[in-house]
Amino acid sequence: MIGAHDFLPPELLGAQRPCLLVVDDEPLNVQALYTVFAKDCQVLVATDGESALALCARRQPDLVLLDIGLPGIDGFEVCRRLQSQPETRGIPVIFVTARDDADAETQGLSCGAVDFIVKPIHPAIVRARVRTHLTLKLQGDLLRQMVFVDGLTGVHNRRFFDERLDAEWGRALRNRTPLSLLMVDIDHFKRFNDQLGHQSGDQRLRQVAEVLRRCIRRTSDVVARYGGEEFACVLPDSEPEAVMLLGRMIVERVREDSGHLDPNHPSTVSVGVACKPADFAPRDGSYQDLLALADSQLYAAKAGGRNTLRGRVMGQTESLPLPSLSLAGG
Ligand SMILES: Nc1nc2c(ncn2[C@@H]2O[C@H](COP(=O)(O)OP(=O)(O)OP(=O)(O)O)[C@@H](O)[C@H]2O)c(=O)[nH]1
Repeated sequence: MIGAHDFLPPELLGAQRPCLLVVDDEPLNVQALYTVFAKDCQVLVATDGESALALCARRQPDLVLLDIGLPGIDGFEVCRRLQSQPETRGIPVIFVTARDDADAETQGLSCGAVDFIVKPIHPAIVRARVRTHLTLKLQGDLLRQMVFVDGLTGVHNRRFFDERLDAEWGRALRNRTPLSLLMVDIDHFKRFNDQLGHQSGDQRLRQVAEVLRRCIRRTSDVVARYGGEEFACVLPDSEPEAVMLLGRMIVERVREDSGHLDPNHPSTVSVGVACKPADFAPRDGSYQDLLALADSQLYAAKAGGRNTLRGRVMGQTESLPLPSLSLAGG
């Protein structure tokens, strides 16, 4: 018997088996593909194009085996729509179809499919082709992980943050929506490291990252390690009052959680908040100005005694009011 590790290189396999989506309205075809892959992959099934799209958006399979003739929208259209959405664009599609003409194959490949298989299927050939494309997909995922994720804390890294801030700034100007930044810096971290050692310092960095991940949960938000003991968060579509509340919650939660984990050595953070208002004109500043404002607010929080936050809106001189503890859930 061939095991999952014989199907794909073990270094590409995470805790879960790769996920395949089979899209076909003919139960016998679904059964045939299910039998080929059930042992090595988690196999999802959709019998029409609309539910295939919904499943892809929700479950993000690693590969789609897609019939062309389907009830409702056809396979070509499904493939096109998958390609048009950023969150599903990276899912490879293989057409598995009874159409064996060059036109269909040309159309399928030009819609963005990575391969084209004609039914009736030959199990060993389908397995080999799926293995090739799953390997490429999982290698790509791993590479993205290495390029954009901070190895110590598991949140995004500075490179990812810079790219997303640039993109979100452009989007917020075009759509005339607010955009906010949070800079979060652990207080007296040098002292913590000196007293308890670098390994404890690393552990504390992971704990703070975890608090940020739990507090900042919208899919459009970005939590990143900006440098040493400093984190930065991009919050699209967020009003200043809500971001100040979030900042306050982070200050409280870090102190409480770190105190729980090590009552003798709780940590605190200082937070700088900067907001671009919805009606901000492009000529009035850049995302570098937003970053500089968040940084200056972080500096003000440090100067104000640490374990606190400061915030300002671009183009305004007065500071944002500090939200009360009860509102922040502390
Ligand atoms: N353990 C650990 N420490 C780090 C890491 N990156 C940076 N640091 C430490 O973080 C400390 C930052 O010190 P400072 O910049 O002086 O700031 P601070 O002591 O936190 O003081 P304030 O920010 O003013 O409250 C330094 O001792 C760095 O060595 C890391 O990846 N792991």
